Amino acid sequence: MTVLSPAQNPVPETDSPLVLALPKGRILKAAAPLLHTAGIVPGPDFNDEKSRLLRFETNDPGVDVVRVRSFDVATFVAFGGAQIGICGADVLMEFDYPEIYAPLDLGIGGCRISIAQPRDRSGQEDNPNRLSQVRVATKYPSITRRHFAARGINASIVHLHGAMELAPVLDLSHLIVDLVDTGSTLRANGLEETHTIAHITSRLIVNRTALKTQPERITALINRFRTALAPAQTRDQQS
Ligand SMILES: Nc1ncnc2c1ncn2[C@@H]1O[C@H](COP(=O)(O)OP(=O)(O)OP(=O)(O)O)[C@@H](O)[C@H]1O
Ligand SMILES: O=P(O)(O)OC[C@H]1O[C@H](OP(=O)(O)OP(=O)(O)O)[C@H](O)[C@@H]1O
Repeated sequence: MTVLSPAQNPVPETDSPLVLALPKGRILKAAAPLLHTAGIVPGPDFNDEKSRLLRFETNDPGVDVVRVRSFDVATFVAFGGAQIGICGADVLMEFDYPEIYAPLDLGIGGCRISIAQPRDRSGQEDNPNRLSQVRVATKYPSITRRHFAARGINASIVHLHGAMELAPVLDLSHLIVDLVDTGSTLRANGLEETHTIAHITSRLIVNRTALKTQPERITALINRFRTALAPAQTRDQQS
């Protein structure tokens, strides 16, 4: 199997609408007011849950939106299929695509990526903090490997796509690396957070090649988001 890298993909056309990749799920809900303030209004099908369409025109003939899985936003932008997107910093850290430039922190989707372990392990002999080799369940294999390798620990990864909190309870792993916000999912499943790897928010991201080939159009779109953010950031600074 050949896995293509973004650098092998053709340079995008310059006369077609820009494609903005939006993640399904919680970030899309949080981003909706921002999109509205930035003057991007997708067509009526966008909010129709029964619609099978994935690409939508907007009120701006120069911008279409596509709705993809949150993990795939970075890949669509890195390959240049979408020139701009909205994506969690967790996803950017995981893929670490050199083709992506992230000019704006949108201040939404706040959470942290953390290590957690069963609450009752801290005083035990199999306390994962004392092991030189740990098994870690996560949907972030690269972040996890990098984190432990930097500390001289060889982490074996159990790659899951959800319900990570079950893994230590059912003996798939010693630890998990996952997103934590309120901590209620950890608590409900008998786990405790032992280390924060990074604080996460969502970012506006752009394809670097597209920014070079279409600087006016892309910079104008980035500036619409920057302006849309300005009142919220001014409010935050005043409170
Ligand atoms: N509990 C949370 N609180 C705040 N932000 C979160 C939380 N969980 C995830 N996020 C942010 O939202 C992004 C998308 O998470 P979400 O749970 O909507 O999708 P997902 O379950 O990862 O995606 P998919 O359904 O495609 O697998 C994450 O990449 C992260 O940046
Ligand atoms: O600290 P909390 O506020 O409890 O939030 C953390 C939970 O949120 C995310 O899961 P999500 O709800 O997205 O479900 P999924 O990833 O398992 O689909 C994350 O994977 C945690 O399970």
